[in-house]
Order: sequence, then structure tokens, then C-alpha cells
Amino acid sequence: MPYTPQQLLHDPFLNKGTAFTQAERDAYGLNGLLPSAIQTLDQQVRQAYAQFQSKADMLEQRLFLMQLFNTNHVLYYKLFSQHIAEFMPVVYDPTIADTIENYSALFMEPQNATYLSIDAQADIESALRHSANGRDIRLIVVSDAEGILGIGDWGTQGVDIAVGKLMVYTAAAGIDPSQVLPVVLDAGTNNQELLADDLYLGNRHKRVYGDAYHAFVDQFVATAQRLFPKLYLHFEDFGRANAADILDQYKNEITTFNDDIQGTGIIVLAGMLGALNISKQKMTDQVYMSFGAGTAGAGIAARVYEEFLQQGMAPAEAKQHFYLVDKQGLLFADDPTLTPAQREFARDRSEFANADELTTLEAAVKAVHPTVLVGTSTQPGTFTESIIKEMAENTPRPIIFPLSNPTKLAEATADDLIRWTDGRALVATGIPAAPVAYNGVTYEIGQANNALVYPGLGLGTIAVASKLLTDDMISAAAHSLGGIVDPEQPGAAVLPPVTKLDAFSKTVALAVANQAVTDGLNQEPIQDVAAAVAATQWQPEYQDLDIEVIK
Ligand SMILES: NC(=O)c1ccc[n+]([C@@H]2O[C@H](COP(=O)([O-])OP(=O)(O)OC[C@H]3O[C@@H](n4cnc5c(N)ncnc54)[C@H](O)[C@@H]3O)[C@@H](O)[C@H]2O)c1
Ligand SMILES: O=C(O)C[C@H](O)C(=O)O
Ligand SMILES: [Mn+2]
Repeated sequence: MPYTPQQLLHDPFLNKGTAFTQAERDAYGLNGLLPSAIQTLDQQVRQAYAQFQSKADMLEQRLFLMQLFNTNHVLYYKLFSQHIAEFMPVVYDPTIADTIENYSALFMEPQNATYLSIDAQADIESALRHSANGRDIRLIVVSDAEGILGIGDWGTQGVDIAVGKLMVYTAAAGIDPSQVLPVVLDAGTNNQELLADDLYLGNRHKRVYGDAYHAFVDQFVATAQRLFPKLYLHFEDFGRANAADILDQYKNEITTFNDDIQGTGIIVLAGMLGALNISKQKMTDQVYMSFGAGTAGAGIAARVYEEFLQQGMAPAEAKQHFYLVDKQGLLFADDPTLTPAQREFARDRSEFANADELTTLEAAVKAVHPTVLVGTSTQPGTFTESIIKEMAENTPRPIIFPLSNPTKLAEATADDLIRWTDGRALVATGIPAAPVAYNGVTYEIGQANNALVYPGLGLGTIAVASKLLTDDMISAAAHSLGGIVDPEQPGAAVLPPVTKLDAFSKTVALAVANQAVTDGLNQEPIQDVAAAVAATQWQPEYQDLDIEVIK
């Protein structure tokens, strides 16, 4: 399809702005539609970064960056790639939580997202086709936004999590932005604030559950698969009642991934491997406690449990190392409200003389003496000084990961954890944390956020067009992140730094792609895995355009 000069300037996939060369301006009728100076990409990047720096706060910075993204993808990603650690908390978590909560009020344009409504399912196919606009879609991030981070149900406003996660895929792993599609499934919302807001942009009714909901998801998945046969389908921030069921339904059928269950499982296992490298302890000696046993909490426990089995422990013995704590306290098998994922790790009441008293985290920690404590509870400040001191009395190097996002929901700060344990805790947090200076040592704090792993996992899977994403590929991803940090350095982090995100995304991708090929899952012949991964990576550089323009 031919473009007009105006369409070319307004297409973010093609637009080069002031970097259009004179030859291009002549060929495409752009003379007089731009200031006359011709800039290099580096000059544009310098100018854009100065504008970014002039913004008053992170929300303003994010709004500026989204405007840049909507205008020119190459410039946006070139800038992002040069400031990855600085931009991650602006483009992604935690600032993304603010833009999701205020999405309708801040709305300017749809940013190439697809908005699918449970009330208009006849439109699913045309909406996906028109959004793709002829592009070869290889990756969709989809959310129904029932469980956005730890901030709950945000209806159609949750589309921003799909947009943001995809931006990280490109910045971290070089996924081609023309091959991705952010999708929100609008099944209603139970958020009263949104239902009462006349400016709310989604369906103004209660969330639909049960068969009608699943039929909607199924129709979306079937249509997306049909339109985009080599799709990698990433599910994000679905509610606790649906996330695991949807993954179980599809994981053996199509190339699909649940970030909160699997991505978080990988990064926490990688963090534990890093921590044990530092403490020189064995995985199978650990006593694992999860505080908050929802989508992420149960998903992480399942991944760590698989590692115990891989390291040779029998299932029944391995199960004895796991304790889940949720709202009701330590989870027991006689509790009829347990989710299927919780039931896997529920304990027997007869194991404890005081089982009925184990209704708080503090009581559970006292009774069990965990060596690992992972927080996915959405409850801020719940890793209190007395609980952490109690834990640290019974283990020399407690592994403590407060992972609830965004920042305001974290179970504890890294700073407090280091101080309360006299520098002994091996800490990782969900959001970026500054290094902690304590007693002459600078403790680097790893970020146990699935963003450190899902880009590489996706790149590796897409590069070899793997039929499925298997447990072996997931395990390969977790293990590939070990050995990147130096455990002998005092205060070393348990995970590699976000500044190296692009480099270790590639490491993860190679491990995952190799595993897929070893298991014969690649849908096309692959001679050289590293070459396939490199060829899949997109670079933020201007290319010659192969287009027709009507002048
Ligand atoms: N760092 C990461 O990469 C990462 C990844 C996924 C999720 N998370 C965070 O983990 C948190 C949970 O996410 P999720 O998707 O599992 O949500 P979820 O709703 O599925 O699970 C939350 C669980 O916490 C429990 N809970 C609520 N109040 C509690 C209390 N007072 N005491 C104990 N448990 C309580 C809930 O009953 C539920 O089981 C969120 O804040 C999210 O941002 C972080
Ligand atoms: O989005 C994040 O920062 C990580 C995770 O997927 C979450 O839901 O908190
Ligand atoms: Mn999530």
C-alpha cells in the first residue's frame, strides 16, 4: 500500500523525523514538512535525552517517552538502550502502576494496542488483523488486568502493562517492535472507582467469570493462533482464580507463557542459586517459606520444588521443605478454600502441636525456622524487624526476597533487612533498590523481577520457533543466570545488575534456544542456534525504506 508523505511522518515504525536524508526527503515528498537541518540518530538521541532530563518527575518522564515512542520507534529504542537501568523504572515498574491507575484520565492514543471486549466478540478477528496491519506478529502480551502487580483490578486500563512489558522485550532482548502486539481482554471490572468514573474507558460492568469468561479467552487464543501461527503468547496479571487454569489449559498445546507464575519462578530460583553460591550452602538443605501464596507465590514454590527434584531429592522428602503462608496463616490441607496450586504444598495439621495458633507469619516463622522467605503478599511492611530477627537467629545467611510491587507494597526495604540481620541477609527486591552501605561493606541489591528473564526467554523461544515452552527450557533459563555475579566480592548481589540486562538476556536466550533444539521442539531446521538468536534481534538503527509514496 502506498503512503502519502503525511502518513510516512506519522507512522512510528517508519518515521525518522529530522533524520530523513535529503535523498529521502526528495523521494518521499518531505521537503518543507520538516525543518531543513538533517540530523543523525545520535544527535536526535542527545536532544531527546536532554528533554527527558528536564521533566519534573518519573510520571512526566514516562509521558514524554510514550510520546516519543508514538512518534519514532527507532529513536525511542536507541535512547532506551543507552539508558536501560535509568529508564526501566520509568517505562516499567513502578511508574507504570501510576499510569495504569490514571490511564483513562491520561489517555492520548492507543499505542498500537488491541482492546478486545467480552461484549463484542464478533470483532476479535478484525481487531487483531487491523492492529497487526499486515505485520508478522510473533509475540503478544495479553492481560485481563484483574491482578495488576499488587494493585488489583484495573479493567481496560491494564493495557499499559502489556505495552510496558513489550517495551522491555525490545529494549532488553531486541525483539522486533514490528512483530509484537499488546492486547487487553476487557471482561469488565470490579473496581468501584472505575465503575463510578464517567471518564473510565472500559466496559462499565462487573467482571464476568466462569464459562462465559473462558469462552472469551478461548476465542481470543484460537483467533490469535490462526492469524499468527508462530505466536509466543505471554499472559500477564490475570487474577488468581484464572491465571493457573489458563496456563494449565494451554501450556501443552501452544507456545505460551505465564509471566507471574513461570517468569517469577525463574528469577527467584536464579536468585536463590546466586545466594547459595555466596553462602556456599546447598539448595536441598533449605527450608522455604512463601508469604502470599497466590499466582506468583505458588508459581515460585513450584519452580523451586522442581529444582529440589532435579538435584536428586525424592518428591515426598522435597515437599517437607516447603511452607506456604497466606491470609489465613500457614496453609493446611484440611482448608477447603485452598487453590489447587496451594494444595500442592499444604501441610498436615498433625505436624504441629500448636497448628491452630499458626495464623500469622510471625507464628509460622517461629514454628518452622525457614532459611528462605519470599514475599508475594501485596502487604507492605509485613516483614517486620521482629520476624526477620527471629528468622536470622536460626540461619547464618537468611535468603529474604520481598517481591511485592510496586514500591509502596514491598514487604520490607533492602536497607532494613541488611541492618536487622547485621549484614547477613541475602536480599533481592521486586523493584530497583539502591546499594546499602553497612559496617564498611556496600551491599548490592539484586532485582528479582521477572523482567530480568522474560525477554531472554521469549527471544530464545521465538528465535527457534519452539512449538512449546517446556519446563526444561524454563529450568535452563534459571540456571543460565547463575555464575554471572562474583560471589567472592563482599556484599555481592544475588542476581546480575539491570545495567547488563541486554547482555544477559542474550545468555538466557541462548540457553533456552539450545534446550528447545536439543528437545527437538524447533519448528524449522536450525543449523546454528547462536546465529538464529542473533538474526532474530532487531537493532534500533535507521534502515533504507522499501516503500512507495504518492506525492
Ligand atoms: N518481582 C516480581 O517479579 C513479581 C512477579 C509477580 C508478582 N509480584 C508481586 O507479588 C504480589 C502478588 O502477586 P500475585 O500475582 O501473586 O497476586 P495474587 O493476588 O495472585 O496473590 C496474592 C496473594 O497474597 C495473599 N494475601 C493477601 N493479603 C495477605 C495477607 N495479609 N497475608 C498473607 N497473604 C495475603 C492473597 O490471598 C493471595 O493469595 C504483587 O504485589 C506482585 O506485584 C512480583
Ligand atoms: O510487573 C512487574 O514488575 C513484575 C510482576 O510481573 C508483577 O506482577 O509484579
Ligand atoms: Mn505481573
